[in-house]
Amino acid sequence: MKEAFLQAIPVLNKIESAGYEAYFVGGAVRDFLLGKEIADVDIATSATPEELKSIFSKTLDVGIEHGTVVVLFNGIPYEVTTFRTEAEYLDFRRPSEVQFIRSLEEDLKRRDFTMNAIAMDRHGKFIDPFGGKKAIEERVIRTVGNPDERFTEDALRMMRAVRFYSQLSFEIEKSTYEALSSLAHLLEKIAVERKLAEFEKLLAGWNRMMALKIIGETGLYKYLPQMSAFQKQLCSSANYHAEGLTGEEMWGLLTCLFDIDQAGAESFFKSWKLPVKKTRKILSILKWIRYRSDNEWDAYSLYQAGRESLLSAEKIRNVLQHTDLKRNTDNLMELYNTLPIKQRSELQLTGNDLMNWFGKPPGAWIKADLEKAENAVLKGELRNSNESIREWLMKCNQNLGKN
Ligand SMILES: Nc1ccn([C@@H]2O[C@H](COP(=O)(O)OP(=O)(O)OP(=O)(O)O)[C@@H](O)[C@H]2O)c(=O)n1
Repeated sequence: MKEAFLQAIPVLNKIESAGYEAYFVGGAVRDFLLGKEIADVDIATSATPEELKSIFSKTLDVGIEHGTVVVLFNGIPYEVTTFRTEAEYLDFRRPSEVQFIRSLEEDLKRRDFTMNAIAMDRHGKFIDPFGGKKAIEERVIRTVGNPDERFTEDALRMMRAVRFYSQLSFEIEKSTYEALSSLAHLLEKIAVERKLAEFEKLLAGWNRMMALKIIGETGLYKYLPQMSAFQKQLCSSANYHAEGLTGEEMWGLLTCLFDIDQAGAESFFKSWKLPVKKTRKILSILKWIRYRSDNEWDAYSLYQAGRESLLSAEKIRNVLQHTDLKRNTDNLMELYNTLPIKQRSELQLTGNDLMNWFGKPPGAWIKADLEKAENAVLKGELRNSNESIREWLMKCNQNLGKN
């Protein structure tokens, strides 16, 4: 058993000693069977939240109405959730009422996919009533029972299906896939924040370009922010190979594939509720992609873009043009590395220097002189030393006086 499980066994032992059942469940068990790294270990139990709180001295009520209590054990937080069935899903998002139950199998039955409906006890024995292990072996994403029911219970599960497809490169089983198409409209009711969380995981997956194609083919795209006009582009996204792109670069690539301008991209990211900082970063990358469609890089543009944005812009351009990333970026980095300065702070000149040298009050001239010197240094016309810059600026100003 993996370290993460071994560390948590005393938690199971404690619950069992108090007379209840407790198992590892969900993503950790799935990832363990897949031989992947395990992030968080989740526990399901027959004990109610109140019973859990009497067993453990340190607990936090994070989602007690859904039956989840965080147990702090040896400084590690564990989400422990009481076995439950959701009575009825009135709004396709949240159960109208959570019913705590004492049966593990009933709990597993209400989970989304068979690979996510496997429990493991403290001895490492699997409880797998819906063939989750087989699905993992066969590399199939299949809902537990009727897909219509599972997706109607929580429409976000449709996004989850495609994000697991992206992360795991499993097939989506036929009836599960068909339900994605027939029930896509239910996604409309889901909060953007929840869609975003799944979509970002999708964008980070190995099989992401194929996953985008599925988003297009199934009709899910119609219910994702500002995507309704881009079915064609989504369906042909599998023609592009986006290996090595970061999440931000993937968002940039998407807006390039959709051919939306800078203002359109800003509104697109806003509709997805992307954080402002991230949006700014992507917009900067897009700005340099646009620049590059009409210009070659020169010292000044390389400097202005900065290492990160210029590399990202080139990476995306390479994907769009199906060109060899390494050859292009190697040359570019060579050029970038020859820049005499990489940022303004490296320029051996400050606004205070300028005021001291020329005895003038602050004003727009300072910015102009700084830029003038910066440009000359970048072009290799001027050495980046405070003394050389002073002499050079004095001379420039004298010449200006003459004219
Ligand atoms: N809409 C959902 C969300 C979650 N689950 C169940 O709750 C478990 C935990 O969900 P979550 O932590 O959101 O996802 P993981 O499957 O753990 O995947 P990951 O850790 O990769 O996000 C899932 O495995 C699944 O059994 C579900 O049935 N329906």
